Amino acid sequence: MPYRVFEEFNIQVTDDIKENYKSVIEHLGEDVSREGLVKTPERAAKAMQFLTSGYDQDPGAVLKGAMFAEDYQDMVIIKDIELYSLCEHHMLPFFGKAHIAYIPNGHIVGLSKIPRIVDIFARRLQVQERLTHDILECIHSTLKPQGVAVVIEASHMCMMMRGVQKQNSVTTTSGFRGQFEKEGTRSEFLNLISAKLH
Ligand SMILES: Nc1nc2c(ncn2[C@@H]2O[C@H](COP(=O)(O)OP(=O)(O)OP(=O)(O)O)[C@@H](O)[C@H]2O)c(=O)[nH]1
Ligand SMILES: [Zn+2]
Repeated sequence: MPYRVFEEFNIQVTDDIKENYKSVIEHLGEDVSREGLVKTPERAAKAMQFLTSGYDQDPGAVLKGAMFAEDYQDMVIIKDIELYSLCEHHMLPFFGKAHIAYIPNGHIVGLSKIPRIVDIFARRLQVQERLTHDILECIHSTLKPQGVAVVIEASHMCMMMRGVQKQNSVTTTSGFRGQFEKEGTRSEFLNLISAKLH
């Protein structure tokens, strides 16, 4: 199945994760049987399964499911796609925006499929660099466009709430293939994602 609405949880997996969360909460010095916490291990188990639900979804199939033959040879940009992921080092959220462009090569793709694949790759344990490349390579290999560009700007909770505790730093990662490796095309894309047109 290329993607799904996350409604059904595997009972055995949920139960196993729940038992582990009970132990984590107890180790943190809390009483897992008090009213506010009694359902927390199960809620947390379900939340984590949702936040990592990208593993069993096929991003290539999502794109392939909505490719349409079209003779449009110019840049298509979808910018300000919000994303939420989990850093694989601390399992804390990082979040921000993705800006994605491609230049079609005989086929366009259904617009919603681009944010869908962002979510599929983001809902895994990630680093921002790999997330950027996963999206780039998926579009490059599936749609085979004349070029593809991905920019991600994100804030990492592991650098904000703990550790170095920097509240305002933003990490930018980018990847370019095909036509976007040329200075002119890349500049046009970067100018358009920086512009305030609305
Ligand atoms: N490159 C990269 N690093 C990340 C990302 N998310 C978290 N990190 C970093 O992963 C690193 C893990 O470093 P460690 O020294 O093993 O972990 P730590 O002792 O918790 O490090 P501090 O966060 O500096 O306290 C940290 O520097 C994090 O900032 C990411 O998406 N990309
Ligand atoms: Zn981290």
